[in-house]
Amino acid sequence: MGDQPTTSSPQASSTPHHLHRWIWFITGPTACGKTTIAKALASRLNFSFVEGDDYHPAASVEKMASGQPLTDQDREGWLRALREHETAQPAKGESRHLVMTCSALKKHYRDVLRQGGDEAGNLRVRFVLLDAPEEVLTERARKRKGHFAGANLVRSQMEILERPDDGEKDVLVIDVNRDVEDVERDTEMKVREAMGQDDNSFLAVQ
Ligand SMILES: Nc1ncnc2c1ncn2[C@@H]1O[C@H](COP(=O)(O)OP(=O)(O)O)[C@@H](O)[C@H]1O
Ligand SMILES: O=C(O)[C@H](O)[C@@H](O)[C@H](O)[C@H](O)COP(=O)(O)O
Repeated sequence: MGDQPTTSSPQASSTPHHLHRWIWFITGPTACGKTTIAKALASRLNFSFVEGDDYHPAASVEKMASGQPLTDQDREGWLRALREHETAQPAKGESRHLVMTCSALKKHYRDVLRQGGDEAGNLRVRFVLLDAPEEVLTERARKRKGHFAGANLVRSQMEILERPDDGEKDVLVIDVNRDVEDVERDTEMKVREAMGQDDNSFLAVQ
């Protein structure tokens, strides 16, 4: 990560460091812990937080609630809506740096999100993939209450999940098959390390 070149998201620009905006997408299949870890990370870093699930159209939510996987087409508008957050003005008093949840299961989807960074020039779009075996996710989804996504979505999401390839240096993979506190600590440490390698002034630019 850090200052190594990325094939799909170099985002090199002459923008002064203090104008950069960090966007961390917390990604992975349903029930891997995106919401839990993203909220904790945003709170620990004092960054803004956006729940990506809130931007699915109602038809997609109904589809998932009935156990049907979304298609590329279903996800197209949703990814565009999330990308708009990358360049939106932060609300008054909010950090302009952002932690956002998004399953981003395929490289192609991550590329859509990277494009926002490439176009804006001053964005540093990065990803965390929360990684756990399918049976762990199935169990977490089964136990979770009050969420539209059930355990019957896990299989299809694991099937289409594309782990980062060698060119995707902007994705941190974190093992989440351990206590939530460990995952929160490790994620914060690795994200800080990645930002520090890239721009050690980030903490001063809230
Ligand atoms: N490391 C963990 N260990 C045990 N349970 C976890 C862990 N991380 C998240 N959970 C639980 O698993 C469920 C799914 O987490 P959630 O954050 O909703 O995942 P996602 O947003 O990826 O669907 C929730 O009930 C959450 O409390
Ligand atoms: O791309 C998709 O098919 C969805 O984004 C999906 O991956 C996501 O998992 C659901 O929105 C369920 O929400 P949770 O991931 O929060 O369970």
